[in-house]
Amino acid sequence: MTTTQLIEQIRKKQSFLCIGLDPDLDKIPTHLHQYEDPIFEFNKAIIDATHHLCVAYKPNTAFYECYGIKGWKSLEKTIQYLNNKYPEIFTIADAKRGDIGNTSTRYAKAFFEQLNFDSITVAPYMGKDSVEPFLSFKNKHTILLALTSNEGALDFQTQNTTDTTLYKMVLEKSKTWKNATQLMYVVGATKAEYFKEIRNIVPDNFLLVPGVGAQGGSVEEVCKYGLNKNIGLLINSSRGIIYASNQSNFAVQAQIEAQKLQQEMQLELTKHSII
Ligand SMILES: O=c1ccn([C@@H]2O[C@H](COP(=O)(O)O)[C@@H](O)[C@H]2O)c(=O)[nH]1
Repeated sequence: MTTTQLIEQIRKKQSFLCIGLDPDLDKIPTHLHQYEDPIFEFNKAIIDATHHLCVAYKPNTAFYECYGIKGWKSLEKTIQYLNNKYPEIFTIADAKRGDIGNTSTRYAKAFFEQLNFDSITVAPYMGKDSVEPFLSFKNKHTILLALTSNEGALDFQTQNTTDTTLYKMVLEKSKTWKNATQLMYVVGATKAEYFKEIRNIVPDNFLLVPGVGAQGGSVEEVCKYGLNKNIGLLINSSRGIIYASNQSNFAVQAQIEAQKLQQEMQLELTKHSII
């Protein structure tokens, strides 16, 4: 999917919501365990109930890999379902990959060609030659970890190097890489006070913002400096939506939570005169 198509979807749905598909067999409603693939049934019900309220889904691969081959199969079925039934949806493999060049190319092939995701999260730590292989795939997007939402982000990412901080160095440097327009960045909603500085460095790139809902981040705070003329934000919530209920009405409850976030986003777009 191109960035222009993503922006069109955001404008049409008045939503820049990304829903995290992080299924946990211990948390999904018990009645789903009667199915051969409970994780896929869970995801399918959540997707069918929420697709009109969001523009992206983000399965975190850890929640599939932990179940071995069965889990990988559930991931494969989920992405196929999204691509076939809702091709207008932007898909994000939250896999946090990145390795020496030839290995990164294999990761990129796995997620962009084999599974046909639109984007993947990548750790910047190994530098330019570990990221550029992902950027060479047409109409695919690389979402670089910049300033993550967890407490440990303060261990390295906000530490001063000689005259800057590590996360700013990631932003500045990656801007110079080949096909950098295909870069997006992860910035945690729990780090709202950093968005002004971040937008000064990367005014145009999309930011994937996890951390609202279960981690306590605020849509309003993120939007204050995070929104740009092309919206430029995908705000993610996983547990806050998919585990709104563990009863048979879980999909309806998920829809209600997704709708609350969509309405907040619509309000922000109006407030910032973007739509
Ligand atoms: O900085 C980051 C990067 C990734 N994540 C991932 O996003 C979701 C958040 O889930 P919630 O349930 O909404 O807290 C999850 O997959 C994380 O691994 C992040 O939270 N922060």
